[in-house]
Amino acid sequence: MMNSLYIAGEWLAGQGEAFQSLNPVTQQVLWAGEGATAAQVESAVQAARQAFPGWARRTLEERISVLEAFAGALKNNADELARCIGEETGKPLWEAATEVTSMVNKIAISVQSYRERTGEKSGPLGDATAVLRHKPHGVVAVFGPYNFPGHLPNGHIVPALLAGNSVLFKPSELTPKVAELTVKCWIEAGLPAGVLNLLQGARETGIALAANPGIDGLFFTGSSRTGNHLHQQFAGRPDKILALEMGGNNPLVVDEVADLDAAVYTIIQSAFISAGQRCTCARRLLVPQGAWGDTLLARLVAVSSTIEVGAFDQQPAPFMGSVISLGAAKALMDAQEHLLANGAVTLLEMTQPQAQAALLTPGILDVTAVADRPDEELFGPLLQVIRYADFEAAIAEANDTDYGLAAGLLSDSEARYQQFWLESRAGIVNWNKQLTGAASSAPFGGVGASGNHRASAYYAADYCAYPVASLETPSLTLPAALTPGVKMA
Ligand SMILES: NC(=O)c1ccc[n+]([C@@H]2O[C@H](COP(=O)([O-])OP(=O)(O)OC[C@H]3O[C@@H](n4cnc5c(N)ncnc54)[C@H](O)[C@@H]3O)[C@@H](O)[C@H]2O)c1
Ligand SMILES: O=CCC[C@H](NC(=O)CCC(=O)O)C(=O)O
Repeated sequence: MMNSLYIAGEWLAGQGEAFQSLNPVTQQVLWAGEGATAAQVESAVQAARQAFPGWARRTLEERISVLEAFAGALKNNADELARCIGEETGKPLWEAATEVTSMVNKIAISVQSYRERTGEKSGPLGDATAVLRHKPHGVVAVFGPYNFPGHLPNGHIVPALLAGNSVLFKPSELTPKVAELTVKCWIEAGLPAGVLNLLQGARETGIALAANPGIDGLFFTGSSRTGNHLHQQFAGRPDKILALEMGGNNPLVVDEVADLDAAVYTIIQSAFISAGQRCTCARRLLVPQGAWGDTLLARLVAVSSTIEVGAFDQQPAPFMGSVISLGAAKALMDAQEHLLANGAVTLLEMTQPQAQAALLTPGILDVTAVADRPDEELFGPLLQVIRYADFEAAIAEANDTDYGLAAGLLSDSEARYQQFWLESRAGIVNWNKQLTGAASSAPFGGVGASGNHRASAYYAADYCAYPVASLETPSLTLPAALTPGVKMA
């Protein structure tokens, strides 16, 4: 039995369901262990609760120095961590290395954001001083997705610890090894016992953690389906803070731009990076009807068909790795078939060259003729093209989704961008830039089915602490003028 959980500063074996993670291309077992039971979740909550006051009472500078030591540990282990991310998710090594860099950069950005958004302010107010300070919520749970198993949980854990919370980390069951290595970096950094606890496990562990009455908040990155479920579970609990970062059905509108190749390159970076497994990936490409649109699509198909797809460590490096699992590959192939059966036209067929490897080649379907197009996030390298008659129709089509994470416009017209910015509904609205690759130095979150108005990245500080406004004066004195109707004599 493997010691898969980290509770109160000790590694111990899970007593729940056994599970393993696999290399999605070779199917080699990378990690095997048991998940946490509800009783083990409870003991981790107790450990976090015990550790909380000591951690919260450390000075900000003391907490920052532990975070900086964590950045140092990430750098010391950068190669091993990048390899582990590549192996477990299937993303190419060059891309896994950028994920580790994002994890390191998160420390300085979170410190800057904490000081700017949740720091301390004071000024005179009448005969007192008005002071604004922030306090941590207490014990918070962090749920991570598989597509950025290091960077995205890190985007909750770092600001949560910085604010003085203690944390229960429940990673995706598809990427336990990356989570374990990350926690080892925190141990190397000297984080006190109980301040960060690792609860490996699948859905059952997640359900037990979300339902545990001892948590003060839950920070979630994952699918809209799970996020919605958590939102319902937290209904009627205004005392608990819930931050939801969820998926999108993101539109990218293309206007008749002068530089066709720049448009094609930007579309590819938007739709196919990470094998289409980024929440910000373009899912719907809106292309003008007519000859210019036909030429753009022909070029897009030609270039996309040359994209290198391969194992994470293949040399020369591929642009796209695999999707996360054979199950995910099958679901995407089925979704393509379903769209084709409902009137979609293949421009470039998404294929799975080897049945036992989760490698998919990029796919592009024209779905203009599909009636009642499903408003679903297809989390993989399958781009849906919709042809539009005029710009108003393109904007209407872009907004025809319950989601609202990212939307983009490729256009040489500033006036059109202004109209697009005003009329589109999303948390990220880009002009002539790829939809993916959002900056950690900006807020990151969506509206509609993509989030619950608690943006992450630069604004994560906001949900990691609550403001306390104080009116303060060192001595208690009677005011010069008393309110009418009160006699002190
Ligand atoms: N907006 C963002 O910042 C962002 C970033 C990355 C990924 N995503 C989204 O994440 C999704 C891919 O990630 P995923 O498939 O790992 O998401 P998921 O929803 O399947 O899982 C996320 C986490 O929730 C847990 N979980 C699942 N069901 C649960 C339940 N009923 N109760 C409690 N916990 C439960 C999982 O074990 C995992 O830890 C995509 O939809 C993608 O768009 C969003
Ligand atoms: O898959 C979803 C995240 C995609 C990624 N976004 C970020 O990294 C946001 C910045 C942060 O959280 O620090 C992207 O846009 O590529």
